[in-house]
Amino acid sequence: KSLSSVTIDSLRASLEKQEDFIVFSLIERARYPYNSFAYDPSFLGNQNCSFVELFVRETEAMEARFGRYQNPEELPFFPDYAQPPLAPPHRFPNILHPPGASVNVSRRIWDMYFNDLLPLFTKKADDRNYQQTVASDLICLQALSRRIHSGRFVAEIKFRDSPQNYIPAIQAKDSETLMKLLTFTSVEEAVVKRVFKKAEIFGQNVNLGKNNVKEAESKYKVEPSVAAKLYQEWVIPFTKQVEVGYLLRRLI
Ligand SMILES: O=C(O)C(=O)C[C@]1(C(=O)O)C=C[C@@H](O)C=C1
Repeated sequence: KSLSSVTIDSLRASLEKQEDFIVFSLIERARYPYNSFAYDPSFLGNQNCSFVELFVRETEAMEARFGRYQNPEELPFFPDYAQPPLAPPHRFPNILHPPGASVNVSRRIWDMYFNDLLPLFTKKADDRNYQQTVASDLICLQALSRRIHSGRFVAEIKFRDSPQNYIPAIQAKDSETLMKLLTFTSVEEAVVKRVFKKAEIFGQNVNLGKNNVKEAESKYKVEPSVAAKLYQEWVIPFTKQVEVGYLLRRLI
């Protein structure tokens, strides 16, 4: 990928593809109940760290050794535990302005996912299947983080397409004006509608004839309204926050 091949349209196409993966990741996580012990910091005894946190920390440390975070699209949730890579990095295109590349809302994504989102689409129960539970949590978290931090690339391209529009607000550190400049309401509405439809289509329970119908089963594996709410209330607003944060660092 050369620099000039990245456009606002190619970035929007990439965000659209990521929706599929995010919806499928939620569907996968919804196979397990909430499983609250996986999130209880006292569950592992004196580790003072939840099962999920330890799993994410150790998985990230291992993946860091294999170069996952050499890719500017990937950010770890626990950078302090990252290990130096074993092999020289693949040459990823240098698109981001370095001070902006460090904009990071991982902590907010983590809190939103566990406190707000997970209770909306999992059954309040416990099946003790904690490994598969936290492994599918990590897939959701990584997919959300990649999507939301894509805001850095979107902001860079918006800036390059019309620096004259952004420079005065950046110099004035005027986040509100930056937020207005980078907002496209009709695009956001289309994203939310599309995600709702994807959850409807990808997550529909399929029944073959009368004998197969389970009365108690809902129609969808993840309620389409939950997928839409995820985007409307968190994914898009966090992406925009990343865009503003990036732009504020664009002239450093
Ligand atoms: O497509 C863009 O222009 C983006 O910045 C991405 C995005 C989104 O998160 O989907 C965010 C802000 C815009 O208002 C529209 C959509």
